[in-house]
Amino acid sequence: MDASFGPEQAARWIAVPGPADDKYSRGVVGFVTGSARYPGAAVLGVEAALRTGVGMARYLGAGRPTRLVLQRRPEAVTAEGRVQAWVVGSGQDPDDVDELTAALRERALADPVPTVLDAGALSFAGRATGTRVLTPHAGELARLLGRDRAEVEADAAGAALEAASRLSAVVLLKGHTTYVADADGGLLSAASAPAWTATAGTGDALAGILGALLATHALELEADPGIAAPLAATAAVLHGLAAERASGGGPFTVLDLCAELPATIRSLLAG
Ligand SMILES: NC(=O)C1=CN([C@@H]2O[C@H](COP(=O)(O)OP(=O)(O)OC[C@H]3O[C@@H](n4cnc5c(N)ncnc54)[C@H](O)[C@@H]3O)[C@@H](O)[C@H]2O)[C@@H](O)CC1
Ligand SMILES: Nc1ncnc2c1ncn2[C@@H]1O[C@H](COP(=O)(O)OP(=O)(O)O)[C@@H](O)[C@H]1O
Repeated sequence: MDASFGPEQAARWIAVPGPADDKYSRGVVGFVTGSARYPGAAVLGVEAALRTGVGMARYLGAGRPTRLVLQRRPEAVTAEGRVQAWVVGSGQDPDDVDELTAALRERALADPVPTVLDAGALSFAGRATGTRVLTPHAGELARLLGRDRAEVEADAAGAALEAASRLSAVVLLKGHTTYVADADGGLLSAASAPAWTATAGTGDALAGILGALLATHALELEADPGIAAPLAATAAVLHGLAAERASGGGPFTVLDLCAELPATIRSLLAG
């Protein structure tokens, strides 16, 4: 039986900065995302994280995605340094990244902080040393489990739970209803997104939102890694509500969704 997770629950998981905060105490999210083949995914993740609210977004990658990230978001920091959470794999094929990106990916996986494993990093989940949150769609989860996509779609919640238990991870399975399963058999579900959300790049934005939420809850996650599951469900709710605002009943682009994140969060905080 899953617990449906909505705006009321999500509002509890937004870190509001206080007068004593600075950019580092708010949290730094690091990205090793994008590639020569998919540079745009790097831009979308960073954009989404900054719009969700974070002390700093640090982007590490090859020249082209780095230039594109900076062009869109000059506030992104492209120098190495400490982070409180990583987002790895969006816009990457597991065996088709340049040497620099592969080395950065290894360093991120070896860093024992919470890590979002998306797209091309899903198959490296076993190597991640921090709390892992996987963000597959049904096709990716089917590959991870060695099943058919149709089988996963027929029992999405069951497949997410199986993967979470097998990989000792939180698994956020994307779809019209998004399921968040944890390794202890906990299951949350969020269904706030319109079907217009099924457009290329929305998953890259979701990974960025989640990275920002993990980074801004670093201390709480250290004390209780179990909160990664409600934080993942919060990311799905924010993403879905921002998509709904961007859509208004029609099509929208991923940057439109990102642009709606601040107003979505304001409205959740206002209750
Ligand atoms: N703007 C960007 O840079 C974007 C990058 N993306 C990245 O693209 C990579 C692949 O993600 P996917 O979600 O496409 O991976 P999938 O596992 O869904 O698909 C893998 C490949 O199978 C093929 N394929 C599968 N179903 C197909 C269909 N019905 N029609 C045509 N071709 C089909 C495509 O060639 C695709 O590249 C990931 O690294 C992802 O992060 C996507 O997020 C889209 C946007
Ligand atoms: N029919 C649908 N209704 C609502 N949301 C959807 C639907 N299909 C996909 N989504 C959402 O769109 C996003 C797609 O992510 P993903 O498949 O990773 O795309 P991409 O890799 O192109 O970024 C996910 O957040 C998913 O939950």
